[in-house]
Amino acid sequence: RRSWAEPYKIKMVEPVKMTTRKDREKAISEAGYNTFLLRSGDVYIDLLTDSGTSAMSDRQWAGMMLGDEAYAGSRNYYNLEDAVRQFYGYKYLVPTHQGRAAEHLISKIMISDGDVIPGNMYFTTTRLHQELAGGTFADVIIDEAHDPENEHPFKGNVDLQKLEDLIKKHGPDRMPYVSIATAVNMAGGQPISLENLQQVRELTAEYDIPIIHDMTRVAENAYFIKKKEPGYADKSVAAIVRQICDLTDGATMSAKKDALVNIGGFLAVNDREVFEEARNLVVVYEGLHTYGGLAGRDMEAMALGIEESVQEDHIRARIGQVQYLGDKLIGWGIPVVRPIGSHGVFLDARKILPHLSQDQFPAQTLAAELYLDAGVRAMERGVVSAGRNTETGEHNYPDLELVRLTIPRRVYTQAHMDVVAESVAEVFANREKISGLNMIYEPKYLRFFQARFERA
Ligand SMILES: CC1=C(O)/C(=C\N=C(/Cc2ccccc2)C(=O)O)C(COP(=O)(O)O)=CN1
Repeated sequence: RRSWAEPYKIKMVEPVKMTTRKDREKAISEAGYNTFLLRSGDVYIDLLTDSGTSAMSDRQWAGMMLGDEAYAGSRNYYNLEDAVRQFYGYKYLVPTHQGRAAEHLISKIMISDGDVIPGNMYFTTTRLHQELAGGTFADVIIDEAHDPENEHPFKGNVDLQKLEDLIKKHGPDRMPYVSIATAVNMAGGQPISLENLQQVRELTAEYDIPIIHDMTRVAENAYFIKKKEPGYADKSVAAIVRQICDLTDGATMSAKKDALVNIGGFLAVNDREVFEEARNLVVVYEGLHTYGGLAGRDMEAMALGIEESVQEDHIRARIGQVQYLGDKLIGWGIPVVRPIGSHGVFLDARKILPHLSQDQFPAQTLAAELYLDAGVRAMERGVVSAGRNTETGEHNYPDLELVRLTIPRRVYTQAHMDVVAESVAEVFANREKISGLNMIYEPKYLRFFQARFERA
């Protein structure tokens, strides 16, 4: 098998600083051992998130010069509407500044006090907006998704029995929609199969319950279907993306991921009434309905990013780079979530630091130690991210206590991946010496963004 390289060449570079261990000790303690509070200038390889951090193409940058900054009716809005209709098939578009804004609108419109919203594992902003609208999230993902070592190829699948039991327990009237995420982020970027999505569609259709699709990483999910689901090897990623979307009634999108922009998102629905209410609400919270908090140039870049996101060479290289890092760590016996997911490699902090209880924040600790070793920034995806139970006030203790090495699209080279792998291996070799953290500041909402810690 011959080697292959990225399907692009670099036209512009952004120099990054190599820091010293001493610099990093100072930086991480000033950041309260929270990688979100580090300055990017103190980070060498930034794997905090794939959100908004991807490199745009020359066509997208050219598109930025075509921004029609009219207040109303911008050309770029109509180009974006065309792209959403062509590639995703949804009828009506409401642009928003990013994904959580779309989650805010759809939750406000479709959720009433006491409703239950089933979904394939929680996502932090999605669940919060469901709760703020008076709803309660209910996890219906298959049990395998909560086991980091289980090699189920489609861990994003819905457990149809769990879903049906919930429908029977609460009744369809208390279920405004089922929330289906493609390439489930908190499970480790794990795809849902088309077969399972079709079964979810059949079940919900019996009770006339709509499906709202969190399509933030839909192209990556489509790639896994093409590679792993029988019968799709000869289908294009673009065709599989359409097939996924056509099984749902609407979608929230953070275009900052798959759609390759630094800011942008949208709500797209097929129901005229939901659209009219969203179009009305968007002017209250985001901006006029033809820009939704974005500049015209951002919408142009998003329309072009949507088109690029489903190109075979691009998505193969993108997933290939994540697999490359994952395979390297697996080869060195480092515990990671398997199968390797779509947008990053998830370190199993519970297995790497078994001597730390979740009350000592193992994932938070591991992310800080990784930064200290060589300036690689990762994200905590464990008990800190899981937040507190709204009833008991106790920590939610998730089975998955992970550190996410999230790979931005078209930014880093294979050499960067090698440096990251060696840094993880170095921390892993010294894991017994790692002690835990105490949380010394805890904000009310989405605490992981701003919480501060000190060494226990
Ligand atoms: C599946 C999915 C996402 O992954 C997503 C954002 N992800 C992010 C950004 C983030 C958000 C919250 C906590 C930590 C990091 C990621 O680092 O993974 C959003 C919100 O989109 P938004 O950030 O544009 O508002 C909706 N759905």
